[in-house]
Amino acid sequence: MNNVDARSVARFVEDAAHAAMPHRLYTLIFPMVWPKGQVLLGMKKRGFGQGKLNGFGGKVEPSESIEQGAIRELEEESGLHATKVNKCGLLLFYFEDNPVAMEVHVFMAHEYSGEVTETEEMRPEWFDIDNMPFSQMWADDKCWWPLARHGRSFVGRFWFKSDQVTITRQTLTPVDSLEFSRNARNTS
Ligand SMILES: COc1nc(N)nc2c1ncn2[C@H]1C[C@H](O)[C@@H](COP(=O)(O)OP(=O)(O)OP(=O)(O)O)O1
Repeated sequence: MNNVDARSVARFVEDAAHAAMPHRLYTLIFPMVWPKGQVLLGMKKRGFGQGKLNGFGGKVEPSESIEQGAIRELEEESGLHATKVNKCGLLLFYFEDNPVAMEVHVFMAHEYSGEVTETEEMRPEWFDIDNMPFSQMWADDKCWWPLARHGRSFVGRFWFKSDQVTITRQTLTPVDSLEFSRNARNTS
């Protein structure tokens, strides 16, 4: 699947949802500074992914769109209010000991207001987009970040062992567009 259209991306999600297991919706958003080439990551201080550097994000609430969820999570976790975001990725994560897959919608925030602030959940820090701290990030990040960094859109699936480190299988595909309609809701 290369340079696939929006309908193929929708099918990618629906196939996975039907064939595999229930999905829960999440967001993941990365504030960027151009032309300086920096990205804001946060050290997760508690909960899922504790001790890892990541973008900002979390579960999408039933009352909000995925984009609204991304903007809300960014503000809650970093103090920044995004005024312009672009969706760049759709990632499905499967963990061998979890019957519910994670469907993670990835965004870049190019314009925002507010002050970067440490919160109860995240300790934010700016990094060079070409010198990412992959050893402190989720193992999938080094696979798709080069696409995101160059402004490419992508869809991918990663199967993790229960150690949350070892990837046993993966797919990753650059796509032309991620604009597609979606009716799915969180399963819990
Ligand atoms: C498995 O690989 C992952 N890689 C990356 N880069 N990010 C991931 C991976 N798995 C999950 N994530 C992201 C998706 C979300 O942004 C967070 C997890 O959200 P969280 O559990 O923190 O959701 P909240 O709603 O904030 O949780 P609370 O119940 O603690 O409020 O990690």
